[in-house]
Amino acid sequence: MTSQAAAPASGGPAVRAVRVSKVFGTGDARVVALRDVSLAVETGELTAIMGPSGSGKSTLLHCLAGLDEVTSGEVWIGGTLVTGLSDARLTRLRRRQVGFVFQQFNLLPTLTAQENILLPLAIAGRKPDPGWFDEVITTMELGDRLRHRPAQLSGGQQQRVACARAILSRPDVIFADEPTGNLDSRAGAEILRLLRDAVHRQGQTVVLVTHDPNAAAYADRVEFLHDGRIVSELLDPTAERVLDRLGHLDSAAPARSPS
Ligand SMILES: Nc1ncnc2c1ncn2[C@@H]1O[C@H](COP(=O)(O)OP(=O)(O)OP(=O)(O)O)[C@@H](O)[C@H]1O
Repeated sequence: MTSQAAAPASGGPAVRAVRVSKVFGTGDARVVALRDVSLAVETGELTAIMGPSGSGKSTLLHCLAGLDEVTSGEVWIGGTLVTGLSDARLTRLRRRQVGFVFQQFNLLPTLTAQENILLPLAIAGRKPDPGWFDEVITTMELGDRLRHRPAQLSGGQQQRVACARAILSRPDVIFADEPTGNLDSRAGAEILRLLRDAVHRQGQTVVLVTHDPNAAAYADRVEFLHDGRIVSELLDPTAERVLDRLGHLDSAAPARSPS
């Protein structure tokens, strides 16, 4: 495998996993978290990853985002083969091409909302395009909160700051790991609506890990994991269809091969 391997044509998927496996530990502690997973995350779509607890959702997200090394297989972000990149190139890739939204918001408490939003660009030595900054702030409905520190903001507002921070650099893809996990249902729905707007109005690509069928219903497509494999896909989901599909995952899963 070399970094000269054929890159996907432009306009192709924003992220690809090609036969990705991930094994943690050895001997008695060996856990196969991902088994031969192939997946294309379409550009300009909101893709949700669902599955039972322990099915490999967070591991897949971490591998796709270059936060965790795969044991075998390849991960591509845009035209870049992530697998095998040096730490320095991985850091650069994460800064330039990837945005993150986590359950725990991950804002710096001593910085204002605006400073938090601008921090990744500042670290990368880049200045925001003022028009785009205004558009992101308007989309995330943060115009009157920019001078507040995280402790002065509600959970939903803090997560909107985290979303604005992720969107501002126009990354190839935003990875959101249970972004509504710490929010009440109204604030959670607001975040999902805003993320979906960023996808459909601004062409942002988002990968969302969730265990909530109501959250997955905001997606354009849902990929279902079971025991480390992608076993099913649903387009234009509704919460009812997601719930129904989750209930049938056991029967959809292929027979487990020895690990
Ligand atoms: N760092 C690690 N070391 C060892 N095993 C791990 C590690 N991370 C995850 N695993 C194991 O890999 C499997 C998949 O875990 P993962 O966290 O990806 O599942 P998940 O679907 O995100 O679960 P949940 O919905 O409960 O968060 C599990 O069996 C888990 O115990």
